[in-house]
Amino acid sequence: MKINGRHYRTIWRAEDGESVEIIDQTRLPHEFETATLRTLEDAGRAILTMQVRGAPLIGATAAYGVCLALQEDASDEAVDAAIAYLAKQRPTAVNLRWALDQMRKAIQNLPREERLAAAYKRAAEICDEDVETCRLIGTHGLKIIEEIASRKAPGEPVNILTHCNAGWIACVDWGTATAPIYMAHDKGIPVHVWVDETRPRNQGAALTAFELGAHGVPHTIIVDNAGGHLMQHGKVDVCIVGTDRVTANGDVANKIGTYLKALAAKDNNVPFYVALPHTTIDWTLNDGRIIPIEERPVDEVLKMPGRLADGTVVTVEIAAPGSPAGNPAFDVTPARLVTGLITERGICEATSDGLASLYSEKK
Ligand SMILES: CSC[C@@H](O)[C@@H](O)C(=O)COP(=O)(O)O
Repeated sequence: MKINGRHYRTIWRAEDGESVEIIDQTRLPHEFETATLRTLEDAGRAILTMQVRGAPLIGATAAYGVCLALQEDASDEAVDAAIAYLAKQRPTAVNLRWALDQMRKAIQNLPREERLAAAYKRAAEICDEDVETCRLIGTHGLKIIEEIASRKAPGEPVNILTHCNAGWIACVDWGTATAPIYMAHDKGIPVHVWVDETRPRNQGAALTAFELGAHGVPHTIIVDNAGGHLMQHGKVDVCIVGTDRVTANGDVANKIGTYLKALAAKDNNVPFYVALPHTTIDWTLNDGRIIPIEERPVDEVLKMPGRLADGTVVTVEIAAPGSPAGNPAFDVTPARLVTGLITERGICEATSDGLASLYSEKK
């Protein structure tokens, strides 16, 4: 997608052919900066500190992290250690495990001297595949928006609520939940997005609003607790969110607070869709309650970064001094609250049969 007229992906191999460039998401929305990853540890730190975040992008970064590790040492032992190190950086997004499995398969039977080139090739393919997958999610999800638009008066916008950031900066390009929105907007369908701020890290206010704004999509940032009220008053036509892991029975792990939005949507007959690539499906689990939920540092709850009037970016304390805090980063929305899953192969019910209808090879 474009920033100031220039097309960017969120991650790419640097011109030196060795290091990897990312958009540093910890600097957004106040500064648009790229950062260079030169070592395995750089890649691990970028994932842990959320310089890169969002399930597909975590996977893509881990893939390049394996390449960076191979530059140092292409032995079996080093590959195993690098994969184990990267896998533990964030536990909920299953795309991380998927990408590392792909990298292992791409190099494990090769002689050491061929591994680095094969790894860079597979990492680049993972990125390209993610772009195409998200584009296809967009084409399928677009039909939902078009159908709602067809029931509206001319010029009246389709109001979409989203949570967290499942946009292009959470993927390699396009995004999952945002891809149908960008396509609808580009087609001239009036859309308006309610952007949940998404405490504690404010991915909605900082990232989703940033990228929608950069693309000219009308949007409004709301506090996390406003969604239910807006739904009660008929101001939300559809919810579309992303996900970090969908179990084989259709349960959905996503950013903390997603579950409450799904409950409010159910109570108000607002359709609640989840957009995802196949890399987010965990075929090994049949119950969302056993998905590992990341606990993040409590400082994310107790402090907040922001920009002062003079442009300086600072972090301030916002809580009663000395009070303890908790920070579960994800929750699980049971499949029964999900209207449908929007995938690169089409839209299906959030059930085992629904997923099997699209991915029969996984049966
Ligand atoms: C297309 S990304 C989907 C999810 O990864 C996204 O909704 C989300 O919850 C991201 O969480 P984050 O903790 O910011 O990595």
